[in-house]
Amino acid sequence: MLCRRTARRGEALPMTRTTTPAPPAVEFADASKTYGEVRALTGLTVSIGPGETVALLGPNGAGKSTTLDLLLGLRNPDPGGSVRLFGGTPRKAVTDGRVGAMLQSGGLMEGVKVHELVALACDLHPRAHDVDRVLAGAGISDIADRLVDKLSGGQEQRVRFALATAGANDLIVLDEPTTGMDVSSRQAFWASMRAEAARGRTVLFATHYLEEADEVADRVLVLHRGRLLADGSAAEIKARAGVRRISFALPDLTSATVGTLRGLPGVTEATASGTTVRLRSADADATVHALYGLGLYPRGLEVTGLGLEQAFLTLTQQAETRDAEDARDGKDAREAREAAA
Ligand SMILES: Nc1ncnc2c1ncn2[C@@H]1O[C@H](COP(=O)(O)OP(=O)(O)OP(=O)(O)O)[C@@H](O)[C@H]1O
Repeated sequence: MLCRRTARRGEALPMTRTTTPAPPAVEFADASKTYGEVRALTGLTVSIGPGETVALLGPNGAGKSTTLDLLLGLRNPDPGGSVRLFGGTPRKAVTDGRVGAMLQSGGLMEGVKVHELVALACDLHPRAHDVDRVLAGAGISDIADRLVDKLSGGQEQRVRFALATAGANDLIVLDEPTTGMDVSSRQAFWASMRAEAARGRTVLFATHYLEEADEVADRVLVLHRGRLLADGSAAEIKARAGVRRISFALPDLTSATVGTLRGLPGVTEATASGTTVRLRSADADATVHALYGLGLYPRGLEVTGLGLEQAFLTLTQQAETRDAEDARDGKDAREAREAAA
């Protein structure tokens, strides 16, 4: 990278070249998508840099596939919004062979063998890899002679992965790629994906398996009802959900005590089993402070963060609650809340 440095008095600065920064791999600017009455995506603005591995999370119907369709140029955003890949249109990036995609829908060509189909994808790619390398990378060398229509669901997914990595794509887009794969296939799949990312590829994948997002992604985008709810590392998303688990033992635990604990500041849930108490709190510091203020003597107190799955559920439930309140209180209340935020 070229850096500028300030000249000392009387000293000539060395000649510096100015470089134009590379455009983002993916850039959504106020992109929305409406299907008739259904608003599938609302004002998505997000930029993904080259080399990032990004997970797209969201409950069913959140707009993940729509986002990927816009990204691949399979659909156009509503007027006023735009989607750019590497500074150009999605169509250009796709025809230049810069994008590989593995989508949920679409059957594989029937009546051909695995290696024939992969060889065809390589033939069509402007920057193709060697067929054997692609087969090996997808872990399907051993089924290369099988007919594509005689494969198991997990094997079909691997073939789709091979088609998405048939050439030197700069961006790999995966829609729920490991659906139907067994545990070891999943591990092998993510190992090959990590290898692609290590070569500087940008990887964007939609998934329902939150542990995959946690383990694989540098960055997580959470969509909910077509809106971007959170954007950050898995650790940031967990912290943003704000809720923590507090657990401890109370030797003389009664149901009345559990009722009292439920009323402590920040507590959203209190359960007891034997002498062990488990709380969930949106403000763990205030809860613990108040707990000691009750004159109780909790033993073995532990405060832990949520896993990504719980954080995701908390964030989406919070959004559901806000949506319900907005529906009840009207548009003005929403605008006032957004202005306050
Ligand atoms: N072609 C279409 N016509 C009408 N509505 C559509 C169409 N495609 C998607 N939708 C609607 O748009 C919304 C977003 O759908 P989308 O498939 O993008 O969500 P998703 O997050 O991928 O869901 P899932 O996790 O279930 O695959 C949903 O309400 C869906 O019913």
